[in-house]
Amino acid sequence: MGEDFHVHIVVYGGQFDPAVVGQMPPVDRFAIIQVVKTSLKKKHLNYPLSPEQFFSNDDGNVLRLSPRIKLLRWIDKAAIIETSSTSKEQKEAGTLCTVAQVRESKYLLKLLPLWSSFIVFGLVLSAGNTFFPEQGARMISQRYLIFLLTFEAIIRATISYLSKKLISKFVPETKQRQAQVLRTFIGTVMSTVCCVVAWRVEVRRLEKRKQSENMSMFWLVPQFCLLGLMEGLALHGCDEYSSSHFPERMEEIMITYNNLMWKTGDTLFELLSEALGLDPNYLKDIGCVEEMTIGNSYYPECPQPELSIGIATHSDPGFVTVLIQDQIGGLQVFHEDQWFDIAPVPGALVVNLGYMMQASLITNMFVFMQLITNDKFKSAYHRVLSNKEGSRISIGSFFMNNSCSRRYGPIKELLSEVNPPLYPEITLKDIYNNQSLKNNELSALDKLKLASHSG
Ligand SMILES: O=C(O)CCC(=O)C(=O)O
Ligand SMILES: [Fe+2]
Repeated sequence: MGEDFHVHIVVYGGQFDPAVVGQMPPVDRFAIIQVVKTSLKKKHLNYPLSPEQFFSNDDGNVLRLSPRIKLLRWIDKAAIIETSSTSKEQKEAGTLCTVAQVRESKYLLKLLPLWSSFIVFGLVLSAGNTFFPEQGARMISQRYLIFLLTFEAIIRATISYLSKKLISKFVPETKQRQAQVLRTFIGTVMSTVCCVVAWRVEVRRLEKRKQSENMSMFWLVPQFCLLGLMEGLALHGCDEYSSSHFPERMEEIMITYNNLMWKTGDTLFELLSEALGLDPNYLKDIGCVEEMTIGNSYYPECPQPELSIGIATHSDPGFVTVLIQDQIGGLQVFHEDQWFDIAPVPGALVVNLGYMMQASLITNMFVFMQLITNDKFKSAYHRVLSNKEGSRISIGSFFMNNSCSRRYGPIKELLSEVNPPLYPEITLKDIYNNQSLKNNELSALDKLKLASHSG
């Protein structure tokens, strides 16, 4: 096992069995009410130090109450087992929720602000397509309505094109997602303004009608302008957001896949610990399996692959990446000055040891596998080539630890007189301040090596 890991990447045969989906407990969508009620009742409790004080913690000693949002932390208290009675009694009395229920509820609550703004946006959008033209048809010079609709379509297309272009041209790549979210947000705010303007115009139209007067259709220009603006800014973002958060049929499979990846991570880190001659729980205990992010990559078919790249040479953030890829191929690993294809094997997962960092929207996250194993495990440089055979999809599960102040250095048990530490102890913050690591330079880890070993 140890030997395999020196070859940078191993193929780990773990079948993803769709039948498992059927065995998963169904997600209780109404648990959120119970969870909020219970956590309000338990607001006075102190936050426990040990994961065992949480009910039905699905993974023993590792507590998974993500998403970790400070504002929602009080909700975690719904799963605290009180000492006054048994957990069974508390469950029956409806004063105890499971960790899984709390986690689900937090994910839903996190979406609420966006959902509510999408509802306003959706309503204004449908009113804009149905009610606004109806309004125009009841006003003077309604024959010009077609021009107003064309005007709105031009604004929508122009704003959509310009805002996308401006973001891709002037916003640094690492901030582009944030800029897209901001653009969508401004669009949803516009929809509220549009709603107010349309309401005022309609009130005025009805008042005039009472006095048997009619209004000119040109009163509708502001609301059509706003409609075009809000659609141009937010339609794309809302679509993208919805497709990544809402599809029901994908919900179950994603949860199952997520759970399978946690289990794979547990097994993997046990095996890696054993391969290092350590206690099977060693790597788990130092926080290697505390956080996992799933990232999907889509590589469109490219007519001239030799002129483009899929993903440039890099090494992954975090400790380990578990990757599932389709049958198209294109992933390559750098080993002994050569690029090797990692050919897709049906039903197999690719396990990649990480050590670098990557900019992400929320934070920069990275901890070193190579560093903590004192070079026993080498992280792998890899890239993905474009291809003209067809589009390719891969799903990566990145195991990492986001704690900024936690110190990581070579594992003491691996050190001896003949195997002295090659790296200093560092924190995430130190890594963040190191420019070459930030740039993901090929020799970046060498620069960290202690003076006696460099050069
Ligand atoms: O798509 C792949 O096969 C690899 C993706 C990858 O390297 C990454 O997301 O870090
Ligand atoms: Fe990667």
